[in-house]
Amino acid sequence: MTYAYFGPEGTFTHQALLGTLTDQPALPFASVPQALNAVREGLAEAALVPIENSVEGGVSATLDNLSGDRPLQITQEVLLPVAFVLAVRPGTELNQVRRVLTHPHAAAQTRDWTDRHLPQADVVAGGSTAAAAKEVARPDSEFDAAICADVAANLYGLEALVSGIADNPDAVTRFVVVRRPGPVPAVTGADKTTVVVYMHTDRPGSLLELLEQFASRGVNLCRIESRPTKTVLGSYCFSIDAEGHIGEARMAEALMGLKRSSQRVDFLGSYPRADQQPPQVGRGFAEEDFRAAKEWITSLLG
Ligand SMILES: O=C(O)C(=O)Cc1ccccc1
Repeated sequence: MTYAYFGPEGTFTHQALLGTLTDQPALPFASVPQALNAVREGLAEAALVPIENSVEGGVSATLDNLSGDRPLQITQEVLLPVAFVLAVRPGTELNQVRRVLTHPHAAAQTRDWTDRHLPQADVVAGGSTAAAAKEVARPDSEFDAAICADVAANLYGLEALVSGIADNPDAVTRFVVVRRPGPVPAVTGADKTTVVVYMHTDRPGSLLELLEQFASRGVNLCRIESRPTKTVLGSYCFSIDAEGHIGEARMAEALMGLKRSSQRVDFLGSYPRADQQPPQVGRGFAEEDFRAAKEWITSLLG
């Protein structure tokens, strides 16, 4: 299996890939859309990209690119605890750091630390944390430091001047494996389903109606965020992760309800949860309950 990933070498995405999915060479891409397009165009069978982290929330570049007219399918998720270092060219001291380069999510997750310890510095958002390290390693770089993984600092010949600079030491990033649409992975009993829902906007209560589709089938949501549809100002869709698998009756019925009540639903996949945590299935929502209810209707019809 050839993987594309959000690179270059040394990104957190690369670490997540090597740690859990493959030890074979993989194809780095400088942006999330490029990694996803590599799968669409058949350069790679799968891509690994960040989708969410516990501090900053959703990764817009991923959420926005996954829905739309060139669909891809999520088949797996990977969780990675992230730790940041301030990486400099050897010999640079903290009081010499004026310009810092990093990925926007890394900047957001170290903001308290940089405000406190580098009040004189500008933190500039760039491509990825590893691309930032690579840039800082150039002797004539206009940047003095990168915020990246210690792996990236070592890889590009930088010195980790300060380690453990995350504002929240327990931060975790979630990555997804994305493939061209195909068979949905089997039900494991501890799965997640991701959809993007475009509601009818011409009536009050459409968001409530969306939520009711899940609530009335006992399906718990683990992420919901609105994203602009990029058509006109004020037009939004909802990107949703829900607990369960499209192969389970409660989820299938919730998705059918969404399909009936909304303008459009993009199914982005059902896949095993990385934490293997099974959902709490309330009374009346188990597979057996749906089967028994269906049999009852069939028997009434005679
Ligand atoms: O830039 C990287 O290294 C990435 O893989 C994206 C990212 C950035 C910050 C935290 C987790 C992932």
